[in-house]
Amino acid sequence: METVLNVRNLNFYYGNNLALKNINMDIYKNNITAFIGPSGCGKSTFLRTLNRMNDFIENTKVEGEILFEGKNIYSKEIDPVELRRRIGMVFQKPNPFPKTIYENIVYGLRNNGVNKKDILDEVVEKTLKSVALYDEVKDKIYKSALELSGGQQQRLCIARAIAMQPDVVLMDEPTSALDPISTMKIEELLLELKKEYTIIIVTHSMQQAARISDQTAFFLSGEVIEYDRTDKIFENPRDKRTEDYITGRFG
Ligand SMILES: Nc1ncnc2c1ncn2[C@@H]1O[C@H](COP(=O)(O)OP(=O)(O)OP(=O)(O)O)[C@@H](O)[C@H]1O
Repeated sequence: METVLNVRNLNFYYGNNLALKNINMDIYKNNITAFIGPSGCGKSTFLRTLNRMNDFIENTKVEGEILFEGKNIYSKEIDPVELRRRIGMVFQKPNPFPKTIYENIVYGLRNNGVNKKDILDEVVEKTLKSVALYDEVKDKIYKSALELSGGQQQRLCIARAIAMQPDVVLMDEPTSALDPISTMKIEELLLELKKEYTIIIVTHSMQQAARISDQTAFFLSGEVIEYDRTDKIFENPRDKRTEDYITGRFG
């Protein structure tokens, strides 16, 4: 299977605190990869290292390498802004800008100097369709995004991420603030989107990881204990600690 990201001997520090310990992982193209593990084990920290969102946190340090298309994303020749266009992110709480639905979707494109109305119109329609939101909002795309429901807002945030035509979309517990029906819609959406994108998702729901992911990594205290095909992790884990976690014996 083709890989898009190759993590090699990654350590990550907050000040003197070693939060990620010697992570090695290959992320497969057009897969959904889930990160699971108890609170504070480093899942979000690791997710943020993959597109350098951690650059915004002071007093942190990265050791090791993360290769994207064979190039270390922490090397000087990499432009972190362009990197984040190619490796987009969706957060736990839907965070649309206080702007229209339309302007939310085209925000990144406008920042990149794309202002032609017909191009933007096309992107808006296409991305709303690909996140299965078009029929629900087509009559109000010039209204505020804040008028949408939480689940619709999160689909809009996914639309905003994919409007930039990324290769990879990172998602940090994207459904934890949503009701079960909105959660189901997002899960169905992710299964559609993985045909075009590589998706990495942090989730507290093991059921969610089991339902939608192809690969699962189990984290504990800043280490990856086990990383394998999702069916293998859930049906026949190698490590006792993985088994204890997925059977609900801790965490
Ligand atoms: N901005 C920060 N500054 C200092 N320490 C941090 C920061 N963010 C996280 N940490 C620490 O790093 C460790 C890993 O945190 P992280 O948020 O990555 O875990 P997590 O597995 O995503 O947890 P959760 O499931 O609760 O979101 C924790 O010990 C946490 O306290």
